[in-house]
Amino acid sequence: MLMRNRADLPLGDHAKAAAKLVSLSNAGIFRDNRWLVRGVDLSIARGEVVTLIGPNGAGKSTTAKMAIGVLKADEGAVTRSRDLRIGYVPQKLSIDWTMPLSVRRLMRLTSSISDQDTIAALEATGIAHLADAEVRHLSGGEFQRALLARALARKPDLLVLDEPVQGVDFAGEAALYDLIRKIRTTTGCGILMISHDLHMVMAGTDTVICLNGHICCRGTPEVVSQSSDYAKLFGANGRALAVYSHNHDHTHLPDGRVQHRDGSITDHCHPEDGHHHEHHAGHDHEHGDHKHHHDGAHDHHHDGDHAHHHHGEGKPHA
Ligand SMILES: Nc1ncnc2c1ncn2[C@@H]1O[C@H](COP(=O)(O)OP(=O)(O)OP(=O)(O)O)[C@@H](O)[C@H]1O
Repeated sequence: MLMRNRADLPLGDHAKAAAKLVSLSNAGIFRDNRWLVRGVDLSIARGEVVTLIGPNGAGKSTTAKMAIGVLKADEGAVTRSRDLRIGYVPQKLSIDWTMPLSVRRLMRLTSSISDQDTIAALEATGIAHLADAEVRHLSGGEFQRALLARALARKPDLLVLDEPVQGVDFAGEAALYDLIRKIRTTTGCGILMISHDLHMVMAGTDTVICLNGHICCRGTPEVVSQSSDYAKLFGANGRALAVYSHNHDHTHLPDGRVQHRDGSITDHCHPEDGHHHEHHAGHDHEHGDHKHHHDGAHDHHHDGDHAHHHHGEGKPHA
């Protein structure tokens, strides 16, 4: 269990790490006798949008938490640029819904933000008129905008958005992704985003990383969208087929060994498994030959009726 810090990095890596807001190199989190995620190599530069996609339990939130330092990597290295300001929209928020809470107060729950910055952030996300509204009365889209405003008010260098469109309908989703793109352009911040919906994140993402306990494949949206697997799913029908599933050719067993499709078990993955364990931060490989299957058979719907995706009756998960 080795956690390197900046000072331990080999000389060449210093320059690379410095150009990046955050870099993860072969990073992993070990809990309850298993690796939740392992061998993660990724980095985000200013103005860059990196999107993590993958099935439930793939380790997307865990990876995001590692990137921002909420979780400390048990293996590998995580480096963040000096004085990095992070704005975080978590997947879940602990709020006592029995207490009245205005949007204005939500903005300041965890950090002291001036009234001016509060209003500016609410204006940027289009909900300044809701500053004194009750959070529990907000629509799904308004609530996500309030969370985004809360993150923006910190004037972040890096914005980490864990499923920023949860509980939002289709039109609202498109508008939110537009807003996120606009934020990237106007502020120049880097964005690490988690999404279930490959189709919706396409246009605004520089790199898509598919995670399932490890990095399965990655590439530009162009590379991914031109793949035959992507065409099969999204093809002519676009959003109607925005269902994501991923056929993995191997499974990571709780003890760290790998079970392959033919049933064989090995200590490590095969080179052709689509792994990137051998790569290190700063390598922005684009893989056009990824094994990425969308067949709708194991549907991973993005329709908002997932219990934990649901804003529900004004009560995002407490
Ligand atoms: N603190 C923890 N201790 C033990 N296991 C954990 C912990 N946090 C998360 N897990 C487990 O790690 C795995 C990855 O969780 P994570 O929340 O990162 O997945 P995810 O890809 O974000 O999933 P989802 O799409 O469902 O939000 C899950 O199996 C989860 O149950």
